[in-house]
Amino acid sequence: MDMAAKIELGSQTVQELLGKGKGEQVPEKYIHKVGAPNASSAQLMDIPVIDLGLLLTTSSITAQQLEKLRSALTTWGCFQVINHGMTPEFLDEVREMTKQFFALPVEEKQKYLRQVNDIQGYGNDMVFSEQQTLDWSDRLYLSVYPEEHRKLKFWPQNPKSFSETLDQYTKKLQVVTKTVLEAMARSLNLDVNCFRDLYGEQGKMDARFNFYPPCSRPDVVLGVKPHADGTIITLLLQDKQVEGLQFLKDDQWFRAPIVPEALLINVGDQAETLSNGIFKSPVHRVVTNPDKERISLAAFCIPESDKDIEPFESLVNESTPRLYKKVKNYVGIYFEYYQQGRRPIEAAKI
Ligand SMILES: O=C(O)CCC(=O)C(=O)O
Ligand SMILES: [Fe+2]
Repeated sequence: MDMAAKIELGSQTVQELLGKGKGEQVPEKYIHKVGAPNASSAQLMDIPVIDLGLLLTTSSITAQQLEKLRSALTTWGCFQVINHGMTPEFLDEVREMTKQFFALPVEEKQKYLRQVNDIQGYGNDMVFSEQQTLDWSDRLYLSVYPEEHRKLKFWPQNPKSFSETLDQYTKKLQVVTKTVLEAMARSLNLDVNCFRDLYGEQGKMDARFNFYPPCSRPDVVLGVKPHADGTIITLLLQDKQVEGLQFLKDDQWFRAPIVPEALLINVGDQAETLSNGIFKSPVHRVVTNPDKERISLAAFCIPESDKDIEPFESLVNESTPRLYKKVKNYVGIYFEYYQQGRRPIEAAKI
């Protein structure tokens, strides 16, 4: 890859921009000239809420739940999960600390500022080209697993309980991830460990805290532009009050419903590849809101970069030919394509 293309251009956070009183006149670089959001017409999507406890046993109820899961992942590429081992109060605590962090004064947050060309830390969208339309969101990106990837200098000291709560939350998510990956395998009648073995015992998990300030031009500005995740799966904690996330299906945008006690889980490109296209890695985006701020916390589960990602043998036969090549270090490929405005999964398609 051309090294020059990798050099990132600096830019300020959306909160800084608003702090300077420039919020009313949204700068050009945030404005989508093609594919304007047109958010108001989106309908609510109809995705199931699945009880995680029921995915684990071998009863007929479980068979029903696995079918619900398979059907959701082949159509929408996502579902919501309850009974995940965390109380609604604990999820509120995670949401609250996210809000508290972004509410800190700019100088305080800047202690955690990410460096140019590093993903970890506090800041804005990574900016790679003058042409890039910027997302109306600020972020804090932290690698959590494996533990040796943690760069603790970016973990906020304020609010005080931040690190401990994040640690507890992601420990629970590792258990949820394992169960979901097993259920995905079972729903396709595959060996129960096949997705899990690729993710590994101590698979990589990155946390991205997203903050979306109100925006005076929701008609032309997006919180996150359309993309699919480069993960195996992503576990998302949504804002409890404010909607914003939308999924693309049959060329139409649909609103993700808020279920306060649930996590929203979506398939990423690596699970689409492994399942030979049976599971869909959905294209999604976040729209902006004129009055209200919104937060979310995405946990990205990513197989180790040395793992070969290719369709499982047993899903390839004469009637269902192989649709994807073998790829390694998909996340590396991901950014290269993303910068060019292309869907990274095209790199894996035969
Ligand atoms: O904020 C959201 O609801 C989703 C964010 C998202 O898609 C991401 O961080 O990849
Ligand atoms: Fe995403």
